[in-house]
Amino acid sequence: MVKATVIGAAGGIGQPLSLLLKQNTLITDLALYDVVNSPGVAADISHINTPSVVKGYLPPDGGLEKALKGADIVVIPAGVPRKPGMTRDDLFNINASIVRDIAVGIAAHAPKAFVLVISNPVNSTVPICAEVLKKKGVYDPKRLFGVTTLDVVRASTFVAEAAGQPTDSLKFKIPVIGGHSGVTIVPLLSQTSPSVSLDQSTVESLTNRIQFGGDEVVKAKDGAGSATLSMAFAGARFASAVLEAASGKGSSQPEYAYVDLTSESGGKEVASAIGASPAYFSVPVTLGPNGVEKIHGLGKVNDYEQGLIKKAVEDLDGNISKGVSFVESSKL
Ligand SMILES: NC(=O)C1=CN([C@@H]2O[C@H](COP(=O)(O)OP(=O)(O)OC[C@H]3O[C@@H](n4cnc5c(N)ncnc54)[C@H](O)[C@@H]3O)[C@@H](O)[C@H]2O)C=CC1
Ligand SMILES: O=C([O-])CC(=O)C(=O)O
Repeated sequence: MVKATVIGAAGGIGQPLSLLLKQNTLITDLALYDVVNSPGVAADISHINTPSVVKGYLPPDGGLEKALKGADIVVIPAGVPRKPGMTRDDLFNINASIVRDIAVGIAAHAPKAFVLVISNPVNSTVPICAEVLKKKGVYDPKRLFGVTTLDVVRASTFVAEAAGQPTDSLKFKIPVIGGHSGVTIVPLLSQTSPSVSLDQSTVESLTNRIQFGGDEVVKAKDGAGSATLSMAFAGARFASAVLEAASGKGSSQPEYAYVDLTSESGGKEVASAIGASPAYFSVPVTLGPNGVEKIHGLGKVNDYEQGLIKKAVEDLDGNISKGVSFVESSKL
């Protein structure tokens, strides 16, 4: 039995993500929670003839508790998205308390679940989740992930396009490390596999496009939100990787996720490679039955990429302490 819970299931990401999770045959119970419309989304998705049993929950009558109880994996796309002109950090004021309160629920009702945070600003919402779980005495850093898969997906697509190659099957693998906003997103294009020859000006424009890919969608949606469909694809892909690893069928390919660098021994080496801070960083990880099994090194990083990492670390430090202070000043 594998129970997956989506928090924010009626939203722009939540609906297609729930649809994709309904197609995951590892999941036997799919719980869809939102503050609005989740019963309708659940009724609709429940008609699909794949194995999982789908239930929708709203806040009244302990809906959050029922949705979380016994969950093996909790995916969180709850909260507000950006509008043109906003940064992800501008979402902090609203989304920080939403994520904090969800984390309180997880601590009480699903303390052993894998927790996948999609809500922005991920650079701060992951530390918020971690601090709540620490305060409640149930923090397992191996089980908490900021979902940065969309950056990896975008990098693969944009590089394939630049190389004039098909975008199928994520053919191009590009490490994308750091955080999940603007300059904190650091693609290591020199490590593209299979290797492609790109001149420096193409590297710089591709780097910029990967860092600001989210803004492209925000601009195109023109006030109607940010990436939802590509995010649902990326979120479902990462959730599947976590569940497959949990079932003992882990892949030898690392996944990228924004994790606590103290969660595994390899994190110390990454921390010293990037300058001993910050505490959270998107890194290549091998997943296993208990979550993060190994944090891999960053490979050979060139001078241009070192410069990108330096800028990323400066911003990330502030984003992380903002999340930590928010929980410190919250009454839990
Ligand atoms: N990590 C990533 O790569 C990405 C993250 N995002 C972020 O994901 C979040 C969601 O985006 P969208 O789905 O487009 O927004 P949306 O507004 O369409 O959906 C959000 C859903 O969350 C629900 N919600 C609000 N407060 C809640 C609470 N306390 N408990 C449960 N549900 C609650 C809302 O009712 C709504 O259905 C945003 O913060 C966005 O910035 C978006 C794209 C990529
Ligand atoms: O850009 C946004 O606000 C949503 C997001 O995180 C992304 O698309 O990467």
